[in-house]
Amino acid sequence: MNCIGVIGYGHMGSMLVNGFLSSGVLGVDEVVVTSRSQESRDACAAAWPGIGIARANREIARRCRTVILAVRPQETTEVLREIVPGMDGDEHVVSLAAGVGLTELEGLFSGSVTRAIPTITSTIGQGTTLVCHGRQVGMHDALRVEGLFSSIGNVMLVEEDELPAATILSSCGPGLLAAVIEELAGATARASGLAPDRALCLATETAAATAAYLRETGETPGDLVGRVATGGGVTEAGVKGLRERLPQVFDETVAAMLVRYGAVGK
Ligand SMILES: NC(=O)c1ccc[n+]([C@@H]2O[C@H](COP(=O)([O-])OP(=O)(O)OC[C@H]3O[C@@H](n4cnc5c(N)ncnc54)[C@H](O)[C@@H]3O)[C@@H](O)[C@H]2O)c1
Ligand code: PRO
Repeated sequence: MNCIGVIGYGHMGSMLVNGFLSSGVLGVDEVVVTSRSQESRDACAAAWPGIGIARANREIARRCRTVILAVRPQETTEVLREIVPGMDGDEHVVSLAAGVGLTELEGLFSGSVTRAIPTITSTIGQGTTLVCHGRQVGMHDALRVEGLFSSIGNVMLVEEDELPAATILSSCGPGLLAAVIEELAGATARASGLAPDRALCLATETAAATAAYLRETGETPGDLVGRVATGGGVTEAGVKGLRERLPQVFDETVAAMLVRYGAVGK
C-alpha cells in the first residue's frame, strides 16, 4: 500500500520508472505501473522483471499511496475522475501535467496534490524537476516526493504562478535548445562542404561544452561572448546578427508557448 503508482508509461512515465529503479531509490516491489496499451505494460514488465503491473487505473489507486499521473494534460482530469472513487482520501496524487492547475486537481481530489514537472534530460540524471505542492501536502509526503525526484536530477520548489515560465526553461528547454543546435548545424553544413552529420556532432559537443563552461566558471553568457569574439573577428559578425534578430524571435516564441500553456489541459 505504501508503493508508488505510475499511470501512463510514455516518455515521462518510463523515464521516472527507469530513473527511480536504476538509482536504487525504489525497488521493483515498491512500484506499480499501468498504461492504456498492453504493449506499454508488456514493455515495462520486460524492462523491470518483478515490477507491479496493473491492468486498470483504479487498481493503482487501490494498491498505492502515492499516485503519479503521467498521462497527457488533456487526459489528466479524466484519469483523476476515474480513480478518485476507489481512493480513501489519504493518498498523495502527483500530477506531471503542464497547464493543469492545483485548483482543478484539488477540485477533483480533496487529499494531497503536488504538481511535478520533470525534464527529459533526467534520463541521464541531469536537469531540474519543478515541484509545487498543494496546500494539503504534509511534510512527510512532500519530502518523499522531493526525494524521489532528487534521485534523477535536481529539484526546485516553485510557486504555482512561476510554473509556466519555469516549465518553458527547464522542461521545454531541451526541445528548444535541440532545435537551435539543429539549425546551427544545418545552416553551417548548407553554407559549406561540411557533412551534415559532422556538423551536428560538432554543434552538439560545442553546446554541451559551452553549458559546462558557464556552469563551472560562473561567467555570464555576455562574459563568454566577450572572450570568444575577438574584436573585428568572425564570432563578432555572427553574434551581432543574432543579437539584432533573436530578441524578437524569442519574444514571439515564449509568447506562443505561454498561450499554449494556458490551453493545453483543456
Ligand atoms: N515529455 C516531457 O518532456 C514532459 C516534461 C514535463 C512534464 N510532462 C508532462 O508529463 C505528462 C506525460 O507526458 P509524456 O510526454 O510522457 O506523454 P506520452 O504521450 O509519451 O505518454 C502518455 C502515456 O499515457 C498513456 N495513457 C493515455 N491515456 C491513458 C489513460 N486513460 N489511462 C492510462 N494511461 C493512459 C499513454 O498510452 C502513454 O503511454 C504530460 O502531462 C506532460 O505535460 C512532459
Ligand atoms: N513537455 C510538455 C509539453 O511540451 C510539458 C513540458 C515539456 O507540453
